Amino acid sequence: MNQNELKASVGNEAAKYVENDMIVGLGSGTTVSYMVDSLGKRVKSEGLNIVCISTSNRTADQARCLGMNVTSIDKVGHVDLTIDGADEISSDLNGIKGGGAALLWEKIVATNSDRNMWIVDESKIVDHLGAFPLPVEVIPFGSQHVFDKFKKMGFQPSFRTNVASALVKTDSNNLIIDLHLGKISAPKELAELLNDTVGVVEHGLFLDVVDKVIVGKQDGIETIDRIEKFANAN
Ligand SMILES: O=C[C@H](O)[C@H](O)[C@H](O)COP(=O)(O)O
Repeated sequence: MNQNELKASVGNEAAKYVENDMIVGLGSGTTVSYMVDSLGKRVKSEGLNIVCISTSNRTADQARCLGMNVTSIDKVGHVDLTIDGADEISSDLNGIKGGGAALLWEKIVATNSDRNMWIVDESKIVDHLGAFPLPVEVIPFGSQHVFDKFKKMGFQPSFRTNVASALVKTDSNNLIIDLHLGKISAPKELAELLNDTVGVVEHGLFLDVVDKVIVGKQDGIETIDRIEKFANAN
């Protein structure tokens, strides 16, 4: 199977976890788009009754085109289950997200969700986080100073640009600075440092967030649970 087929396989698998009357968080990215397609089919064919909360304008547009009911995170009290992608997942189930610049809304939806599921192809599973550049969402005002601080700290920052070399703007009209770290040996400390940096809105380290990971592999689908969280829920 090629990478897109692996993404489609986990997208289809994840859509099966959605039940009638759920409030469902829809992640962002190419893997999630397969899940949204699959869920859209269930809504049509089974009359599945769900309310969706989107983590990006792009996913919201896709879901609405498929006839799904998408509303604002502020109109619901909680989210039952959020299904999202990831850029890297380490063996302790921490992740880097934001390769598609959706990390801020993704983290807001994730932290208001009862359960979080990530769907990835096997290339995203790593021993240590950091080979994938860590996205940091920053307010445009003063962003050069944040960039300079990151540079002094040896984080090898780069402002994210699009194919036309224009600065990428997030759905909240902020900018993305990618940190080229190579290996993140102390993710919690780094997360704290970034959280404490004025001008940083959010970063792509998602620590202790995910409850279930579905991995698409050449030899089939693997499901990894964060045991302690599921044990608590029982
Ligand atoms: O900002 C984007 C999100 O964090 C995505 O979920 C992540 O980048 C994975 O995307 P993809 O499934 O396209 O690799």
